[in-house]
Amino acid sequence: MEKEYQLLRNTFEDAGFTDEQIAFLTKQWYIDVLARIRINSFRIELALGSYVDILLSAAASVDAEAAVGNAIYMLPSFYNHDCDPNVHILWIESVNAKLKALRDIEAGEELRICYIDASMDHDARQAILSEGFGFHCKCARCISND
Ligand SMILES: C[S@@+](CC[C@H](N)C(=O)[O-])C[C@H]1O[C@@H](n2cnc3c(N)ncnc32)[C@H](O)[C@@H]1O
Repeated sequence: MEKEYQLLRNTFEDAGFTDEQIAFLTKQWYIDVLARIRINSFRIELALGSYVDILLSAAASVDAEAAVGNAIYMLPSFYNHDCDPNVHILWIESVNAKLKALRDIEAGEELRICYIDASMDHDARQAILSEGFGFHCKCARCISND
């Protein structure tokens, strides 16, 4: 982290920015940006199978080796988490994020995705969401202690 921060700072300095112009570029600012990227980014894993197969199945099967990178998407990065989500984000053949409904969704119902492996028990899910994402999950499934 130290090395990358210094590299970024040097790049600004080499480009002729003054100390005053890069006063915002503190180590704390850099750590905050990295944390925001980490919490809001998606690991892109290309789904296997034909487009039709994937749309028909409840969730796409994903090839762990097919991870092609991480990205932040303007809209999906705003989706809240649910341990019993009504939509699932998947990638078919490209890095364009697609949203798949996992059940019928009422007009006006909030779309919620699952940030973690939902098959874990209540305490394990809460621990991961708290340590990895910094919040206590208040979804209906957690409230019912499932
Ligand atoms: C990627 S943001 C989602 C959008 C966010 N709600 C907003 O208004 O910008 C993730 C944050 O939303 C909140 N959040 C998402 N799902 C939640 C849940 N199931 N229970 C409690 N807080 C949740 C947490 O504060 C979490 O850090």
